[in-house]
Amino acid sequence: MPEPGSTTTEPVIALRGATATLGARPVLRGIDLTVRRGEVAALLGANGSGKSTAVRSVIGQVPLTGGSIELFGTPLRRFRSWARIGYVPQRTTAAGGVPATIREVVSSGRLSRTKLGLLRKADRAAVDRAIDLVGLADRAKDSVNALSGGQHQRVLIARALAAEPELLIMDEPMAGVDLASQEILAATLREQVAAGTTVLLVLHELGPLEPLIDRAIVLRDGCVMHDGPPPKALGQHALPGHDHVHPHAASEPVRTGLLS
Ligand SMILES: Nc1ncnc2c1ncn2[C@@H]1O[C@H](COP(=O)(O)OP(=O)(O)OP(=O)(O)O)[C@@H](O)[C@H]1O
Repeated sequence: MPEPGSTTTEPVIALRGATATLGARPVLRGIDLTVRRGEVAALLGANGSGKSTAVRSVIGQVPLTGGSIELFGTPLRRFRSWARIGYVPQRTTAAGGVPATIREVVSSGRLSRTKLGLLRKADRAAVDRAIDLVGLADRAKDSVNALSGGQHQRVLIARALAAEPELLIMDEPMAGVDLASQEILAATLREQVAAGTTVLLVLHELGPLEPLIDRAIVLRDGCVMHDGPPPKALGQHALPGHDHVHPHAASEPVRTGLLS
């Protein structure tokens, strides 16, 4: 949550000239990207344009070969406050073959906030709140092995929310999620954004999240080709198969997200 008196311009994520290579392939080729406190930024682009690699570099899973990353003003190599960040990876399941309940999986997301892994009353309340936010309160004791793909995704998002992160990074949170679940996730995100959470999302299309998004950053071949307000048409052009955007007309209203 924003500190009292903090400005909305404080960079939470700052990538400068970021380059990364996977195998022999240059995947990020000089990315500049700043996400400021309270912003909701969507990372768009065709398959293979480098979106997942960019967010994985932000959380330290992919090392940079050049350039720099700062999180909350601290160089990534010195950053230790991982409880401030909630990360929802791309297309994994919450189950992993392990018998666990929804509450147990979501509780694991709270451990970073605890001492010695002991969940106190406030921690249990945060876990319950996260489960409630994604609309699974009545299923909390159910095994995650019995959930649909969309429900898994909701559990993973609740797991990220349980730590009450200031920055939420989600890699295609709507992938494989039906429309009803998408609406629930959009409502969940709306609450987080209203509470001041900064959000970086990888998306293929804006869909139900469109009204929440302040900025769209479009990648192509590991480079930023658009960084600005998401024009309406971008929703279509972010669909698989579209790897280009049209410059938006000057007459288009600037979308400011939640408050517009
Ligand atoms: N482990 C790896 N080794 C080598 N190349 C990889 C590896 N992982 C990804 N790549 C390549 O890096 C490029 C960028 O991949 P990335 O997953 O970041 O793209 P993306 O924009 O997230 O794509 P998608 O929309 O399909 O999820 C792709 O060409 C991909 O084939």
